[in-house]
Amino acid sequence: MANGRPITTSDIRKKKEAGIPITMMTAYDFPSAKLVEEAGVDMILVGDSLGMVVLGYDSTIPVTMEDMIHHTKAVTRAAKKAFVVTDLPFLSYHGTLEEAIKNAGRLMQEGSAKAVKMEGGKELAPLVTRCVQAGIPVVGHIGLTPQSVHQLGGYKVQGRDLAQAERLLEDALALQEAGAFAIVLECVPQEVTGMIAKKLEIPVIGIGAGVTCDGQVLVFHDVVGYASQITPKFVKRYTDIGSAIREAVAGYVKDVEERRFPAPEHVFHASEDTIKQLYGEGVAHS
Ligand SMILES: Nc1nc(=O)c2c([nH]1)NC[C@@H]1CN(c3ccc(C(=O)N[C@@H](CCC(=O)O)C(=O)O)cc3)CN21
Ligand SMILES: CC(C)C(=O)C(=O)O
Ligand SMILES: [Mg+2]
Repeated sequence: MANGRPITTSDIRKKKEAGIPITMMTAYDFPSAKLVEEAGVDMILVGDSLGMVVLGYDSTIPVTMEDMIHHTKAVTRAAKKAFVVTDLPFLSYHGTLEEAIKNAGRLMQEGSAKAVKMEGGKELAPLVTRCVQAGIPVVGHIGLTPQSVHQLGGYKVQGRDLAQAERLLEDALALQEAGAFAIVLECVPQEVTGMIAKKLEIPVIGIGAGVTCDGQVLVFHDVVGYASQITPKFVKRYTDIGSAIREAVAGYVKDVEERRFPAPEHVFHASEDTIKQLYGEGVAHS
């Protein structure tokens, strides 16, 4: 990995060539982006999963461009080295090409993202090409595409049969041909992932797609156990920060109720003179 300097698309491509796994994780705010970067991830994804994870919606469909820009700004203020990718939200890239390019550009100009991610296959090829022509690096996203949850009938594994697997490969190749520099492959059988990653020159970053790809991405809140509403089967939780937070806050509540907080070291004092004037000579104060 690049030491000190910011990670670039060519660093990411080189990792695939060298057979070194690419690490990606979501972050949606300043402190988590700082921690995720300090932990050494190559890429931070400001995912539209933020709608479910930090805004409490039950899908990613309500997420707006304004939401994505707001959170991307917070993340890019913290991330000095990790390569920040932001999701284009639902319907922000399905009108005219001009409208889609404008939205992708806003994530970069206003949010300072270094690339955009979009859900879909070969039908996006013209848009990917236009973005790349305009200097906007693009990450594709195929397999389980959560913005289509109501069309897919739930958050289900994709590409189980041969026809579906071949369709995924066609989509991946079309995105690569159009100029995408990487692809996220979500919730796909590992054997299908391996076939696609082998046929593509660009990195394939998997989530619920097994080990046979060039990198992995997970949702930060799932990894640290921070009150995530849903925990897909493919998640590995490394700590239970939710319990640590609940215990800490319960300790505060108890301390306040039992008058143990604030303690003397948390208290400011007025000067003796001011105290005399406030309370009068000889009047006890506390
Ligand atoms: N917290 C969180 N983590 C995520 O990874 C995530 C989100 N939210 N929100 C947006 C999408 C939705 N995702 C999901 C959600 C659920 C499953 C899930 O439960 N899948 C079933 C598989 C069902 C089948 O066999 O087809 C599972 O058991 O894992 C998968 C991906 C991934 N994304
Ligand atoms: C789960 C990843 C790939 C994503 O798209 C998101 O976090 O929105
Ligand atoms: Mg997303």
